[in-house]
Amino acid sequence: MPGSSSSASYEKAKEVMAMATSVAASMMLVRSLANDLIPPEARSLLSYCLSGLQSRMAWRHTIVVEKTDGYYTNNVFYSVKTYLASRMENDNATRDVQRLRLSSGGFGLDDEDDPEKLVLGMEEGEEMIEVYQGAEFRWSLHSHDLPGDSSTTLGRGGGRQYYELTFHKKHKEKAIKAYVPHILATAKEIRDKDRPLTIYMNDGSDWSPMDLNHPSTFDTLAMDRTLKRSVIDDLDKFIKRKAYFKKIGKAWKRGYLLHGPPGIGKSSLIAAIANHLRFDIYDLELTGVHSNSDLRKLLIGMTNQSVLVIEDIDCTIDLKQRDDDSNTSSSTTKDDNNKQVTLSGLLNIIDGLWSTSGEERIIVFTTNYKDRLDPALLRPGRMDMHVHMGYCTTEAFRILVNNYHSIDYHATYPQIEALMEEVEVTPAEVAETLMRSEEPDVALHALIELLKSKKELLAESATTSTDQEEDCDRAKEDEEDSDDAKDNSGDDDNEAES
Ligand SMILES: Nc1ncnc2c1ncn2[C@@H]1O[C@H](COP(=O)(O)OP(=O)(O)OP(=O)(O)O)[C@@H](O)[C@H]1O
Repeated sequence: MPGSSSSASYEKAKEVMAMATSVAASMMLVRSLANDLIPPEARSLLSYCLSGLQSRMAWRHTIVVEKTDGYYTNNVFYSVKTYLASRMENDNATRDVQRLRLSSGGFGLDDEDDPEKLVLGMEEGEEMIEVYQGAEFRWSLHSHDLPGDSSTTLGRGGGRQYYELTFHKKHKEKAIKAYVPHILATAKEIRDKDRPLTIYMNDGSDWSPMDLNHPSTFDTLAMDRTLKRSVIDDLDKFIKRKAYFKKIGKAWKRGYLLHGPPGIGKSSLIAAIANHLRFDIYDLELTGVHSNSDLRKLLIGMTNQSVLVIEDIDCTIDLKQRDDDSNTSSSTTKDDNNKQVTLSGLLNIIDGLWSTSGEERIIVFTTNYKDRLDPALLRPGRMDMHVHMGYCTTEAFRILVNNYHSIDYHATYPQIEALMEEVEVTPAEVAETLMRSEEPDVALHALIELLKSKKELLAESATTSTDQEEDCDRAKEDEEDSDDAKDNSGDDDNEAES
């Protein structure tokens, strides 16, 4: 009814007017009370503080990082989350933060990445301060509710989450050009460290990927301590020298030649290198590559930050083809492409196109027989480091026992170490024997038996070879006697002839 609705509006307006009048009256009362009760000095201090706060706020700049960007996930939000979580674990940054969140999940875009992993996070309303390059940056987490928004489920408690990064206006350039890139790079580094590595194997001219779950690390690798240190130092130095390689005009790659008998841990060292650098492995089986052009395609298809492995290089490629190749160097490109893969083809691609098309590449060749390799492979500058891995030393043996039985010493050590001085045993043989029992005592006695049997075999073969040498000497003597006899009879003949 129109009459009743206009009277209701009139009543409402009256109510609002009454409320406004009472608020104005209260404010006048508060002001006159403040004037009466607060001394003038305190009043001016208060007003100074309020104006200071106001001007300080004016100097503040804020960057907002929302969890979603329209309908899309905002990756930057997750990078910030990863970065702040790492700061909370490592730094004093959380000293003044009273409430933290603890949740499961990895650092990826999906919170459920790894349910085993515990991640610290910020609680809404808390503030974390970080000083970067002398500038203070304040982080806080908020959420705002957007009723009816389909993305509300993404936020905690039904809101859209966002981080606020606040800093002094004068640090704006530093924030955008240095601090934010630093956060993104650190978050990427953390994620890379967390992600499973991949091993690629060649299938025709393509790579097939598989998760690399090789547990070998430099800690578990049984190897001479000094040699191990020099390999680690060399890798670490290589990784830090991007600018250096650019300056000297060389491709940012490094070559290692691992040589030594089978079972001494060449594959374990490769896995340790990949785990140390967090690089993927490309395991190139050359017998499966049918032409130099397929090889080129495979090598160009590799990603940066990877290790190219060519095992048993002496067996998988016909090294002599290098000479044949140089003889037919005038052949056309078509001929080249159709030809079987050759060592020169491999070296040309590695030194040429492949070098310039990627960065942070490690190449590892392995061989059981270094002396069989083409000098082209051994030439300085091609394989930067030659790593000779020998039979198991007492030092390597102790590392293996520690790996498999978590002990540093056992009463059998003197006997085992004395035997190891006399016979050659590979780390693979030692590892296999140590795994036979979970009881260190049983496993170590099994190792003594293995070493003793090797010693007996050695003695037997020494006796056999002495016998053979004696037989050989005797046969030689007999031969010489019969030659002498023949010569004498010849003289007789010659004499007869003459
Ligand atoms: N130096 C080592 N440190 C730790 N474990 C080792 C070592 N050498 C061998 N092993 C153990 O022996 C197994 C075989 O070793 P690995 O495959 O690394 O030897 P390899 O030298 O690459 O042999 P091959 O030349 O036959 O490929 C490994 O899985 C590992 O368990």
